[in-house]
Order: sequence, then structure tokens, then C-alpha cells
Amino acid sequence: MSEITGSTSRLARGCVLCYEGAKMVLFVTGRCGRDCWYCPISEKRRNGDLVYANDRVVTSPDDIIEEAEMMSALGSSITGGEPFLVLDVVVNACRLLKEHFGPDHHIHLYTGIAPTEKQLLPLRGLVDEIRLHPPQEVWGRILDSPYARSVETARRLGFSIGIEVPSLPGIEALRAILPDLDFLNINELEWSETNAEAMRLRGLDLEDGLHNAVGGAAALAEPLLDDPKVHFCSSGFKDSVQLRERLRRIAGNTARPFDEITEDGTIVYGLLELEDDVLPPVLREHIYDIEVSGDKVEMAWWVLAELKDELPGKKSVIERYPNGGIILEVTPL
Ligand SMILES: C[S@@+](CC[C@H](N)C(=O)[O-])C[C@H]1O[C@@H](n2cnc3c(N)ncnc32)[C@H](O)[C@@H]1O
Ligand code: SF4
Repeated sequence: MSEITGSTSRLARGCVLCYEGAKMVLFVTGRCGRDCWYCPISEKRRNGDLVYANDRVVTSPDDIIEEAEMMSALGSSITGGEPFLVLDVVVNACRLLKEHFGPDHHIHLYTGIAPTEKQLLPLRGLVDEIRLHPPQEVWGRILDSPYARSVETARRLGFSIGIEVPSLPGIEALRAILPDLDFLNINELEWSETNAEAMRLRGLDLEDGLHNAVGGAAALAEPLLDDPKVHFCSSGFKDSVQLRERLRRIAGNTARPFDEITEDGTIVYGLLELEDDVLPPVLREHIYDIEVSGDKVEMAWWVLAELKDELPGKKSVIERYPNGGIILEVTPL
């Protein structure tokens, strides 16, 4: 199955920007009134009230703007938990982003509830696209559910409106509501630390050792893919395209002159750990581009490799996510 299938002409605008890695993910609360057995939210975030912009906790409007600027974001996605539980946080964040980046900064919002007109009105002019996630139990009677009324209300208020759900048994029933939607996005069901137990209980397993995709989940979406409003987003696509493109944007904005940016958007540099904070003569004499912090000296990995025998201390090549992100690999030199 291809990464995103269905006709690209109808691909939601939010998806187009996500494809380019240009969407900042704003996680507004870990609280949620639902308890989906497959919920992938980490223990760390679940039920908490911290706000995250991508992977970073943010505590002020400046933090949010800084994160968006760092990745040259062209849009944001609002998620959680349940964003409607903190509607004021959502309204303030969207207003901030639209005022700072202009009205073209595209914002889509995920929700597990069926929002009413009263709940949707404050988001008018701030959120462009709404993605409803009706519970699996209501898929079979979707047209008689409150979600169908939300679709109608959202459309009347001028939002782009779609449904986004994981690929689970019974998904074919959503065909009934397709004529009323702008799009139906199906996420390949993903395995996470927090839903692993529930997956095992249902006899589900990982598709392969590479991604978090659940075996057999992709095939469930297949019968709906003849409709151009339907798009399938694979787990592999999220890892390989969406994440890589976002990292590349961040790396392009934040890498130091001596950092090498990889194809995957990670950065590679050399780390010298000295026994004291006296800079070795060869580093003082030459005009190498270095960054010194106490007994640690960072430089281009190839400079460190070249000077290896002239330098005291521990030497390694570091690969990590950009902008001080997690370290992926440490290779001793
Ligand atoms: C984690 S939810 C958070 C926002 C909101 N509570 C909701 O459910 O839409 C964001 C998206 O992830 C999808 N999702 C939830 N569990 C998933 C899983 N195990 N695998 C893939 N997608 C999942 C949902 O359908 C939703 O579109
Ligand atoms: S509605 Fe969303 S956040 Fe809430 S439990 Fe379900 S998947 Fe998790």
C-alpha cells in the first residue's frame, strides 16, 4: 500500500503541509473524557495539563512562536487529549499564531467529541479544518449520531470538515457519511507503549520490526480507497516523510556551521571531552570552528577525526535530533 493513497487533489490542506513537515504540533492537554482502548498518548502526557509544541513543553506565547519559527512552520495542528476541554487555551494559541504568522497559517484541530455550534463558534476564523474522531461503536450508525450533526454545523460555519480515525474493524460503515465530508483520513493503527497490552488482549501484533504499524490494520482501509475523499496515512509515512521533513526544516534553521545535516534531518558533529577545561594548543592555534563549554569541545566530526591523535581526552561522533534534541548515536573515535 502506498504512503498516502487516494487522489491528492482532494487531500486536506492540513495533510499537504504535514507532508512537507511544515505543521507544528500543539498538544494542548493530556486530559480527555474518552478512554479509547487504542489511545497512543504516552503515560507522561496523559491526564496532564502541560502544553507541548512538537516535543517541547511551552509555558508562554513566546515559547510557542519560537518553536514555530524554528521549524519555519506554515501551519499548526491542535491535538491532545481533548482540545475542547481547554477551549480558552486553544483560542488564545490560534489567535497568537494567526496574528503572528498571518491568516494563511493553516490550523487544523483534532477532537474526540461531537462539538456543538456553541463550541465551534469561538473557533471561527481561527481554526481552518476540523477532524472528528467518532468512537468505533458509533461508526455503524454514524448518520444518526451527534457527529453527523457536528459535520453539518461545522460546514455551515465555514470550516473544512473531515473525519480522522484509526483503521479498525467496521470502518467501511463510514462510507455512509462520505458525501457530507470534505475528507476521511484513515490512520494505520499504531502500536504504542500505552496500548500494547490492549493490542495483545485482542490478538494483535506488530506488522514488522521496523515501524509501529499493527498487522492487518492497513488492509481494513482498502475497501474505502476507491473514493477520492479517502486518504490512508501509513505508520511508515509518518516516520519516514513527516518526521524527516520536519527535522530537516528545524536543522536548516538551527544547525551550527560545523554541524553536518543528514538526509534524515539529524545533525552530526564531533565531541571532545577533556579532563580539564584547558583547550589543547592545536585547537587554540588553528582557526577551527569550535564551540567550548567547560571541558567539552564540539566541532565538525571530520576535524575531530583528523586531529584525533593530537588531542587528549575522550572523542566521539554524535548524531542527534537538531536543536539539542535526543541523541541517537554515539560512536567513539
Ligand atoms: C491521539 S488523537 C488526539 C486528539 C483527539 N483526542 C482525537 O482522538 O482525535 C489524534 C489522532 O490519532 C488517531 N489515533 C488514535 N489512536 C491511534 C492509534 N492507535 N493509531 C493510529 N492513530 C490513532 C485518532 O483517530 C486521531 O485522529
Ligand atoms: S479521544 Fe483521542 S485522546 Fe481521547 S482517548 Fe481517544 S484517542 Fe485518546
